[in-house]
Amino acid sequence: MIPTPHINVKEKGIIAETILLPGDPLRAKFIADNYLENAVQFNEVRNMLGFTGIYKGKRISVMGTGMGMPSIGIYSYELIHFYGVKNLIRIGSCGSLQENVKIRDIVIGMSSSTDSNFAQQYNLPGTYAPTASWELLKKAVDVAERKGIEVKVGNILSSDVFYGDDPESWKKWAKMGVLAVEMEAAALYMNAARAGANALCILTVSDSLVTHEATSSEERQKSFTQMMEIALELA
Ligand SMILES: O=P(O)(O)O[C@H]1O[C@H](CO)[C@@H](O)[C@H]1O
Ligand SMILES: O=c1cc[nH]c(=O)[nH]1
Repeated sequence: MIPTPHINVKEKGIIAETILLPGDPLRAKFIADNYLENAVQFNEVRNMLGFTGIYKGKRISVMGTGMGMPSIGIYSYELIHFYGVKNLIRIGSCGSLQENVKIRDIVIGMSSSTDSNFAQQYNLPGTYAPTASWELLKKAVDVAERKGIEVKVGNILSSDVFYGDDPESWKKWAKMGVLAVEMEAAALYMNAARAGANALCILTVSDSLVTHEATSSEERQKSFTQMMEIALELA
């Protein structure tokens, strides 16, 4: 079924096998403008900008996903099932839940806890642990080490709410060692697992629920470059 309802690409192969997925489509454009050679835009439906280009001789795509699990659920499903994408690497911003996870630190989600009901569709006889691809995770950690970039790897929280009713609920996740909160990784990991594809989520800490420090929206769009540079090496 191509083009799909949300991606206006008529042929397989136009989208590369490896794709970077920021929530913000303008972050996708920033990556295409600043890192990719011969970048060609493949999607503009709903302004969810997507591009394919070359990075260090390898084809790679980058596309926004929007915010939240329903949104990344749609895009990742279409990319995997209709366009044959194999490696999906979310690059996003997150809120720190731990004192030692500082603003602008990089967090990699080895696994993602969630308050979402996304897993209900699979009718499992228990709870499911959304988990990153080991191959992508290992590669990302190796790249970070080579570049001298410190990363914190562990469990993250994918939440359905940015403005939750209980301002203290994050502390219950924090006491279980969860590093940071964002809103998409768990659905991405589940869609990838169900389809036999590979997924990873690399995050930059944009704000801290512990200290209340925060970065500007411009910084979030343009200057979280270390996570981009790690992700680009995974093609
Ligand atoms: O910066 P992105 O990738 O959008 O990620 C985070 O930022 C958004 C909330 O501001 C949510 O999508 C959350 O997951
Ligand atoms: O989902 C998010 C992203 C950044 N900061 C948060 O507190 N939550």
